[in-house]
This record gives sequence, structure tokens and C-alpha cells, in this order.
Amino acid sequence: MITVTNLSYSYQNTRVLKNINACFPEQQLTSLIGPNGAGKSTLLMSIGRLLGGDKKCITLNHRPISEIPTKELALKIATLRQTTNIDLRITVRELVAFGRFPHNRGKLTTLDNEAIDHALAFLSISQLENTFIDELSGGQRQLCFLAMTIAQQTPYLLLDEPLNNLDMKHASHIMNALRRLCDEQKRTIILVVHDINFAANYSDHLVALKKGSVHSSGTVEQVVTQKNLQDLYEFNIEIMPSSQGPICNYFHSTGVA
Ligand SMILES: Nc1ncnc2c1ncn2[C@@H]1O[C@H](COP(=O)(O)OP(=O)(O)OP(=O)(O)O)[C@@H](O)[C@H]1O
Repeated sequence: MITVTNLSYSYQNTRVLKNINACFPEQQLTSLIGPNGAGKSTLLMSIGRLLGGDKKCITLNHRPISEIPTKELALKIATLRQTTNIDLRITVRELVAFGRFPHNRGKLTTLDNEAIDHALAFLSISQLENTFIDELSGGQRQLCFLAMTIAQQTPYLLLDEPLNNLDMKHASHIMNALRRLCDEQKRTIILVVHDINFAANYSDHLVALKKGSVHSSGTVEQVVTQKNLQDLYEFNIEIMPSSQGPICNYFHSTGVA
């Protein structure tokens, strides 16, 4: 279980996270939701120890992440950042192989190659393995970076907007894959997602941030209510039940609830 207790964070002199308290249950998919600029990426990157600051208030199974040696942390937590622009002429397979670095320190073994094959097949992108990443579409590249993160084979995955650039079919494909990682491989996933319908239909748990604070958290039933979402986004949202899960309709909304 990842637990955050009284976490605050500032960029220069601007406080963007204010006394955050949240927990992220084991082997579940938690979506971080909330308006632009609410602090979702900052919280996610703090959990991944990719930002400075005192991280004693973030624990992994009761152990402060600040006390976990870097090599050990890289075998526990894999993080996919929002910006995945890298200026290297490498193939998809070479990119995904980077995910194995914490295991092999740069020398690929049979086990590493199997993990790479598995990650590519898991996202149905094996056919792209010899393509150069600078020749891919934005969506294809997004899938390849996700494969790199999956190939790291860590029990915890932190994903910042993994649905960026993806069409509906590919976005559903990713969310189904993430569910399988939780349900079949018992991984714990925290992702930042803007599409409330994906969050509502694929998550076990939601943490909603607003203006640097936790606005609400809990199960989909607890968080995805008309009143709560309208207060979170300051926007009219109609929630319609369906056999699969709630559908949030915000089209033609005129603004503040
Ligand atoms: N490197 C930085 N330097 C200064 N301020 C930053 C930096 N990164 C983010 N911020 C500010 O911190 C606040 C929170 O940003 P953050 O990216 O965590 O929010 P977010 O909820 O993920 O937003 P979005 O949904 O738009 O991606 C914003 O006001 C943003 O302008």
C-alpha cells in the first residue's frame, strides 16, 4: 500500500500540493482525477520520487520511500511521465529494453528479452518492434513507452496520462490491459486520467484533487456522483447509469453548476 500523509510541495515559492492525505490500495487501479493544474502530476511524480523535497510522508508498505535505495525502488516502482519526447534514433525494441535496466544494468539476458517480448505482445505492438520510434505516430509512441514501463515488471506502476494521443479504441485497449495487470498480475496502478468516463468505468478507487488539495476520494460509487463532480470541476455533469458503469455527460454544459 502506498500512503501519503500531510504531503505539501512547492515549485519555487508557489505551494501546489497542500497537506495531501491519500492511500492507494494494493493490487487496485486508482485514478487521480481533477481539473487542470490541480496537482495530479506533481503528486504522482512525488510518489515516484522524481521530485525533490522531503518524502518521509510517502510510504510504501509502511516504509518511507526516502529510505529505499534507488536500485531497489526501481525494481518496485515504474513511472511513465507525461512528456515522452526523446531525441534518439532507436527502435521500439531498444526503447522497451530500457525498462529492463534496473534488472540488468545494461546487459540484456534471456529473461530480459522474454520480458520485452511479453510487454510488446501484451499491448499488441510486437509488429512494431523494429520500427524507429521517431517514425511512429503519437499514439503508437505512447503505447511503446507504456510497454517500456510494463517491461520493468514492477509491482507498482505510476502512469501520467497514459491515454494521451490515443483514439477511443486504443484508449480502451490500454485500460483493459491495465485492468488485466491488476486482476491477473496483481500489480498496483496509479494513473492520471482526464476522461472521467474511463476513470469511472475502469478504476477501483479514485482520488480527486482540486487546487492542490484532496477534494474527495473513495470508490467510483462514492466519488462519481453528480454533486461531487460538479463541485470538483465547477461544471454541469449529468450522470447516466448503464449496465457497464456510469456514463458522465458533460457535452453542451454551460458552465458552473
Ligand atoms: N516545473 C514546474 N515549475 C513551476 N510550476 C509548476 C511546474 N510544474 C507544475 N507547476 C505548477 O504546479 C501546479 C500543478 O501542476 P500539475 O502539473 O501537478 O497539475 P495537473 O493536475 O497534473 O495538471 P494537468 O491536468 O493540467 O496536467 C500548476 O499550477 C502548474 O503550473
